[in-house]
Amino acid sequence: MLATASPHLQAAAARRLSLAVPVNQGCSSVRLPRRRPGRYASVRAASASASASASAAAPPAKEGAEDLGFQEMSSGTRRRYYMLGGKGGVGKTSCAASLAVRFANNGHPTLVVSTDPAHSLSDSFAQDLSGGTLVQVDGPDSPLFALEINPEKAREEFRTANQKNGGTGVKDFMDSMGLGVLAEQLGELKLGELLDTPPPGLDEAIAISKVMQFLEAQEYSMFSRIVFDTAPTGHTLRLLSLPDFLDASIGKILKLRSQIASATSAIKSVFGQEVQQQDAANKLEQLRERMLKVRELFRDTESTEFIIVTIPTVMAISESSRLHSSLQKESVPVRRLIVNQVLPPSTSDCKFCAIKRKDQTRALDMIRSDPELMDLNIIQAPLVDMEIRGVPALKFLGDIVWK
Ligand SMILES: Nc1ncnc2c1ncn2[C@@H]1O[C@H](COP(=O)(O)OP(=O)(O)OP(=O)(O)O)[C@@H](O)[C@H]1O
Repeated sequence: MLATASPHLQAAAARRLSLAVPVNQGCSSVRLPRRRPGRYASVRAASASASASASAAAPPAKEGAEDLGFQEMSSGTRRRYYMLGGKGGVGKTSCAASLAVRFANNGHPTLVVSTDPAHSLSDSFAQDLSGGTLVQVDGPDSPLFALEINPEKAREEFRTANQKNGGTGVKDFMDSMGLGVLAEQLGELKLGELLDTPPPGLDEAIAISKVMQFLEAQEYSMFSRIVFDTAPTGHTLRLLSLPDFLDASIGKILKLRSQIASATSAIKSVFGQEVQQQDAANKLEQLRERMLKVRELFRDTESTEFIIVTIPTVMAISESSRLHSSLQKESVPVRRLIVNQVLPPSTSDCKFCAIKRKDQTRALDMIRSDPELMDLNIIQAPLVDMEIRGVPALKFLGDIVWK
């Protein structure tokens, strides 16, 4: 049976809808400077005033709270990873891209990576960054590169490896050698199926392991800050448990593979047949090793931090609370919570903004009393009056958010 709202709730909703009026043009807002190449001075001035108004609404700093300003994020040249995640559409990409620009403008060669299968880094930087390779972003003072991992392509690599390892060719061959039982065991691992219809989180796991592959190369050792724009919450949670799952599956495959190899080696030498499994096994072994590195990376308090991005609505905050609880269970370090799209202070709210503000105030109070979120360092980011696209706009946002 469908759940129906109580008459009391329905009446309240109707009352609120009747109050929902369009935004009055006279309302104050944080105005994003219109894009004028070379006019960074005006961007700076606007940034300073926005910054002042945003901080006016910020909750007072807790006594004895750690200083978690941008200085702390930026100090030192040892490589650090920042992973930004949260509910869909709250502004993860905008915050991740603005942080990357801020790092690059503060002397850090930076890499920003999207592991969200629905990429929006290209849209955010207003530059084509697709293609699965590192692309330099034009504008910042130090090198800033972006990488949008193509999950389909990355998965295809592993699927090919798996087919070679456990596909029908090998099964037929082993059947003919009387080793069908082992072949069936390989089939039971269902890695092929896993790669054909991947569970949410797998693409992201493969994407992150792909980044680790890039970072192993000497030519990419220059990056001192790596910012991940991750997929929405559900994917992130499943991603956290995937390395263990894949480690176990791949471990089994590799063990069976070595059993098969020793059982068939005598026969192979008689018939001169070669099963091309080594390459596949190497790929799986590499994937397994990288997964383990990904798992370590997520939990390394020295080099990694997961930053939750949310907006001041009950739904988003409830989801952030659950996300933080899960991240804690998995020992993933979290210290900051960004509350994005907060209405800037105003003395002349229209009816719509006044209602919205009340809602937001209630949601912000909810954060302060939520046991999961109350101890995090809360950073408020104001709602600006237009879409944040391109490096100047991201610099503007970054200067307000990352102080
Ligand atoms: N503080 C802000 N003020 C105004 N607009 C914003 C702000 N933050 C984000 N936006 C806008 O909200 C939209 C969604 O932002 P963004 O793509 O960063 O979210 P996301 O969480 O990465 O989304 P997805 O989950 O779909 O990847 C964009 O149009 C962006 O310009």
